[in-house]
Amino acid sequence: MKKFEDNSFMLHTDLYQINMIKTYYMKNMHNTRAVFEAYFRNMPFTNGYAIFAGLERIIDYVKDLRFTESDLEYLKTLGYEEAFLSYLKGFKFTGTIRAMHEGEVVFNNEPLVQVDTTLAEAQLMETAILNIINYQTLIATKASRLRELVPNDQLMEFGTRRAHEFDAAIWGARAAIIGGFDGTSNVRAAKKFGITPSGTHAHAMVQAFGDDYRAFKAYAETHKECVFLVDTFDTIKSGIPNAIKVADEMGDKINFIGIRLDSGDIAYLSKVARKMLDEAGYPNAKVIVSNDLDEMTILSLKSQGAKVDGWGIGTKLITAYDQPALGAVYKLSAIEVDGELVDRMKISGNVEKLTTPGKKEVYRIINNETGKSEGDYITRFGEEIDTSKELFMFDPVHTVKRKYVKNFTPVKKLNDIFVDGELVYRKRTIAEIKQVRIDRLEELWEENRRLVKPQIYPVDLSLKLWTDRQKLIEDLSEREI
Ligand SMILES: Nc1ncnc2c1ncn2[C@@H]1O[C@H](COP(=O)(O)OP(=O)(O)OP(=O)(O)O)[C@@H](O)[C@H]1O
Ligand SMILES: O=P(O)(O)OC[C@H]1O[C@H](OP(=O)(O)OP(=O)(O)O)[C@H](O)[C@@H]1O
Ligand SMILES: O=C(O)c1cccnc1
Repeated sequence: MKKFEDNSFMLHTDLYQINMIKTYYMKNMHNTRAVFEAYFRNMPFTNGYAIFAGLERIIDYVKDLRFTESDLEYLKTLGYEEAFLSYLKGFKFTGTIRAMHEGEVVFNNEPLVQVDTTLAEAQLMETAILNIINYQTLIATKASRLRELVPNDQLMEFGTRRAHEFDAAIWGARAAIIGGFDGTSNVRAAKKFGITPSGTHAHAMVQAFGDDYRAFKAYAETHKECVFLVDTFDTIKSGIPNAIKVADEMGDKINFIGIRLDSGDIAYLSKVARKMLDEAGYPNAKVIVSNDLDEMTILSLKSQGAKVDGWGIGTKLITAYDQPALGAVYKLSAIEVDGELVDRMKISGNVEKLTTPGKKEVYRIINNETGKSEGDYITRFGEEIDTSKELFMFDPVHTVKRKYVKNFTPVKKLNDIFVDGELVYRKRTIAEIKQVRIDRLEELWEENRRLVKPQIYPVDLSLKLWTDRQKLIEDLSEREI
């Protein structure tokens, strides 16, 4: 079999997308305008909010949306015809993409990314867009849950060795930082994204030297910043005393940042370590812990009064262990028919899977008095919100749950990323993205942010959108009978 150069992401899509594009092309529908929206249906980890991540990679993907010679050559071997291949040769992104900022606080059933372009272009991109946001948003959300638990402690991402291969490690590290982590152990991710690399040392080094003292001393003689891993042999009898001994001997020659515990009863050992470090005159030395940590373990350790200053978290974060998929979908919401954009909706037996038709706008309704959000409010694209009147907000499923909001500011959440094929968005720095998360979370009530059984945040439809949706459901149901 011929080997092809892997030099683009164009074929990072499902075969059925290319097959549909071929049908659109051959039936002359490929240039029909279509609107697709990506959203997820259920809150990950039953959290009260999610943190959007993935836009940076979507931008890079869309900028390079061109089939290479090797892509086309390969497609030819699959049997695609010359005419179709020559159409693909000129393929590029020509439309509009609107999306949330990375770091934005987002909710289920609202568009996170909206693609308004030709049917063929929008169809091809589905797989890659979902591949990107499903993972990155999940990890950023998990990281944010961990950050909320320990607002003032050091949080380090240690997951690379357990991640689902290279890409997951790299983009997962970035998503963890977006979600509020301070650093990553992955040096390539740090280099690539300008984030802080951080780390200690492993048991292997202590084993290599044969005892704690010799290992710590050697490390201290070769590094300024020192965290000693104290649990290789006996944490209390050897690890901590030898860390202190080396710190005493080295004095100002090193910066004794602290110790790391990676096994045993973390609550107990951290308290003992704290006491020993304090008594030895190192009240600022930090106790860093790791070992299969997740939200529940940290919550438990906190409730046991564990004396921990820093947390290294790997497996459970980078693999989103307790919920490995966000389940975001990308659905056609409108298509051009006879020159007009017409609503499209997917009806299925499962009420949960009903889509909301039409090209939409997402607003966050900020109460001017409290500065807090009253909920998200999804309208039809171009629908005006009259701020001089009270806004009627109601739950689209349990419609009796309703309220009137006055003195509010509607804040648009979808930003222009590409317009008419051109990138118009300034990519944000990691620092800016981290700040987006902090600022947007401030607008939520504590009740929406708590880790366990948070209050459900309202994501409502405007009366117009809700009514149009009901009407379309009725029309489609009648048609099916
Ligand atoms: N006081 C504690 N309360 C709740 N969970 C704890 C406490 N101390 C440790 N843990 C957690 O319990 C688990 C212990 O796992 P495990 O038994 O595999 O570790 P270990 O035997 O201490 O060390 P190793 O990883 O070397 O086998 C880890 O997930 C750790 O985070
Ligand atoms: O536990 P995680 O959250 O995934 O954090 C990363 C783990 O990786 C390292 O251990 P290593 O891979 O050497 O194996 P170990 O857990 O058996 O010590 C480190 O000591 C942590 O325990
Ligand atoms: O720096 C560390 O301590 C580290 C890095 C990766 C995995 N476990 C620990």
